[in-house]
Amino acid sequence: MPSPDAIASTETPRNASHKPVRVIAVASGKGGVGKTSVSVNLSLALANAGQRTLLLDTDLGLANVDVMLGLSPRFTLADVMAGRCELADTVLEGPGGLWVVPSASGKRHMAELSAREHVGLVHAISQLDLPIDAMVVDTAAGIADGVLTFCQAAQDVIVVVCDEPASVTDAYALIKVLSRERGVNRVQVLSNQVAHPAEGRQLFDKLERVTSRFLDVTLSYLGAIPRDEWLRRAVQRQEAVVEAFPSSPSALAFREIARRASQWQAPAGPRGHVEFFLERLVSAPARSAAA
Ligand SMILES: Nc1ncnc2c1ncn2[C@@H]1O[C@H](COP(=O)(O)OP(=O)(O)OP(=O)(O)O)[C@@H](O)[C@H]1O
Repeated sequence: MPSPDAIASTETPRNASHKPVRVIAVASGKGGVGKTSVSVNLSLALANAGQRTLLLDTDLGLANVDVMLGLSPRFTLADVMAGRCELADTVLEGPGGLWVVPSASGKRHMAELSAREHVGLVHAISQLDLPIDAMVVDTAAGIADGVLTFCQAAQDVIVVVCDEPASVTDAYALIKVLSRERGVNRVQVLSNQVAHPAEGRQLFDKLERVTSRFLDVTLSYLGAIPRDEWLRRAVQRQEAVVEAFPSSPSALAFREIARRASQWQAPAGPRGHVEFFLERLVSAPARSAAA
């Protein structure tokens, strides 16, 4: 089985000629809070706003981005790891021109990749020759090495919380490990399935109180997505709510979140650790200086 390191090293860095990519990881600690719903709808809202976007499913053992979007992948990341195809063969075109790299479901060995293989995957993805402006990374639940590496390699991390005690404690656990072990020092908090806007803010305040006492990390409140029956219906139809029901409350909220995310300050340069699309970041200043 070729390692992702090997895959990365055999591909030519053609993508160095593309511009830097805004990379946003979506994580939560606890499962079932709405991470994949957020990843799918945020990436589509970005695509609809004119940003060429790639949605990467890194829930390596229990992937469901393709299911949520009603896509039928011919190849997944499991096939890449098994040497059955190239990474580029997995790229699907979804609604709104969104590109999707699907992962595999029910393949236990995918959930048990080594730390080196996770880093290799980051490098391999970074070699993809796609003219993208943004990439949204859907991560697995929990705080396993893969989740931490994919969050660390992104420029921004959105932590999704909902109004359940375990969601808040697991979000804190995730932020703690990201901050202490991976040097992540800024996190965006998105409250999901809220009954009213104030609830979203209260969830953020709860999390902020503990993080500011114990951790060296800056939390920002990104906003809230309402609990929305239209979103549930869209999930049943295997469509994103921003496409299926664009004027529903959750679709409006996702568009606003995408608008805010587009305004985030990009890092000025490499941060000295594993990072998606590092080459494009490094080559950008030289190109603009030459222009
Ligand atoms: N804002 C919302 N309003 C109503 N229902 C929602 C909302 N967000 C998520 N859900 C429901 O919660 C279910 C779980 O969401 P989702 O699969 O996105 O969670 P997840 O965090 O990715 O789960 P896991 O990590 O366990 O795979 C969805 O099927 C959807 O029906």
